[in-house]
Amino acid sequence: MSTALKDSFTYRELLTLYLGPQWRRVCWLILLLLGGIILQLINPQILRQFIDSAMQGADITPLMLAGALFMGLSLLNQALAVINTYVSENVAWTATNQLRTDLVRHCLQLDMAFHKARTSGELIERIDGDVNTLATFFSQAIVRLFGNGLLIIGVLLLLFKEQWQVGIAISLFALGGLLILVRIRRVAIPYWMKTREKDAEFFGFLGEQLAGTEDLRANGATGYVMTRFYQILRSWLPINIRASLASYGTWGSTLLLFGIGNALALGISIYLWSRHELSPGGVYLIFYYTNLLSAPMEQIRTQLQQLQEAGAGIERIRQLLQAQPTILDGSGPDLPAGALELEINDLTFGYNPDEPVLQGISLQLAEGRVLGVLGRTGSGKTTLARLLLRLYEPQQGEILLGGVPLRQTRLSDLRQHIGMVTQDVQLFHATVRDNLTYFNRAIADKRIIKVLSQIGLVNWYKNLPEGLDTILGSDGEGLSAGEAQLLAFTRVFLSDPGLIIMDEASSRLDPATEQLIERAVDTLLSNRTGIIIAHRLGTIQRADDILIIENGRILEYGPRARLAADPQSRFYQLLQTGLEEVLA
Ligand SMILES: Nc1ncnc2c1ncn2[C@@H]1O[C@H](COP(=O)(O)OP(=O)(O)OP(=O)(O)O)[C@@H](O)[C@H]1O
Repeated sequence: MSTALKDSFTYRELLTLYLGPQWRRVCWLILLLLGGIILQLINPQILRQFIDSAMQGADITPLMLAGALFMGLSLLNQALAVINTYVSENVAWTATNQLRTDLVRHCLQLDMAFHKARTSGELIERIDGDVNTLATFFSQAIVRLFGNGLLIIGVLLLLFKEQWQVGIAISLFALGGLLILVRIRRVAIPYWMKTREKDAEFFGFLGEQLAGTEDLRANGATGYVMTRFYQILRSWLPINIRASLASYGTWGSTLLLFGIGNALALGISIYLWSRHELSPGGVYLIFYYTNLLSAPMEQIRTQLQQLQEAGAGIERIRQLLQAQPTILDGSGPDLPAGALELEINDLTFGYNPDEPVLQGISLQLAEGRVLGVLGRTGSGKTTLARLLLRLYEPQQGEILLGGVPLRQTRLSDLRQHIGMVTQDVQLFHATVRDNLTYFNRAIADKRIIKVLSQIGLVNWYKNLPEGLDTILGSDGEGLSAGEAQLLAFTRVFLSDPGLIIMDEASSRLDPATEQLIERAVDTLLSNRTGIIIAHRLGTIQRADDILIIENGRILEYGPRARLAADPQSRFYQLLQTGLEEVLA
């Protein structure tokens, strides 16, 4: 099910979508529940017979049999409860895992602007925390709410059958008790809502800090972060204490209520017994049934709470689904294979439309040519690369790749045809193979090893303790900056794109690694169109054309050889002064 949970789904649609495929298990769940209810109702009748027969001096054999039957049914009831738990957990996890998958897929399709506006912790809380509250909704709340209602009705009917006065009294108690329980519960809700908000804030903070541990430590900011951490913990504590106290209050008043119920049942039973209208077995039965009511009444209250929590979770999931990607698949033709021609016409873009970051950019890059992009930091070079990948949509102008306007491309097709190496290589805590293929199992090991040797990583590969199965540390731990760059090249090479964008790392590398990288870049660019956002002279030498951006506008654009030979050009001056010094 790749599924399409709409942004305005109803509870019923949610249940049909996620429980529908498991209808067999749900039927089992209902059967197990009904079985459990019947056993709970029958068992006290056996004990009542036992008590009354014993009081009347019955034979030992039928008494033994009744006792054995009672114990057998009790054990069966427990066994049913265990199976019930197994089935309901299965139903819940299957349903919620599917929902998690759908939400992750949805989030991955959303625009970069959406992700930039949220911390990863916040999204984790949405995708996992809220979905967890739905687990009980799927597995228990509805089925058990129904089951508990049925159990209460069954108990009351049997009490009526036993003694109608008792039936009326306990029915009134059950009704009043439920109303009181639901009211008491409402007191605790606002406190629990606050704790969940704080949870989200805390996890958002923690996720961000953990991701930035290296920078935080390097800059000696750990102390400040800890202060902020204490502040959050300090505000978390009283909210949690209040929520727990409110829950405790609810629990205490519930106990009191059931105490009153028991006293009522005992009082009536003793009165009827003293008038010889009830046998001792009958007294036991009434007492037992009244006691039996407390569990479903209490559970109904909890289940209503779970339903409400699920309601809040569903609402937040609905909000998440309402965020729709604005960058959508086009219906245009597939991009041609091989090196791609690039054309940009009068491009204007700003993250905030009122503040353009790029303005009036036009250029043409024939297939197989390499464009070197230069500009000071913040001039808009990376933004240009993001627009080529359609991570953002320009406000004005048009980009054509292989003759196809970007708006008409399918996103997956476009991103298969463009390879990007960023300054900051993202490596995962996974095997070397998965890191290089992005978990694509269709790529054969032989090919990976061949590309590694083409890129110049063959010695590095040979030293891996478990070859391609070696697990990399999170965030490329244990790798040098140069090795991480070369791994990123390998990734791009494996996907065999027609256009390569390289946002060159500005950090300096040792001469040996630099030489390796230079050679790898040559391999990567042969028979491909390339855009290199360059910070080093060595890299810029292989560009056919040069584009210099200043404050989002083209300052200079033309063939490298011509610009390098023109003393009036900015590129010429840059070469004289030294690229690194000017652009650093
Ligand atoms: N996600 C974003 N949201 C809002 N503004 C952004 C975003 N990313 C970049 N900017 C702004 O856009 C401008 C251009 O940034 P960009 O990253 O394209 O510059 P750059 O030339 O690539 O810089 P560098 O050489 O440092 O990578 C900068 O003023 C930057 O602050």
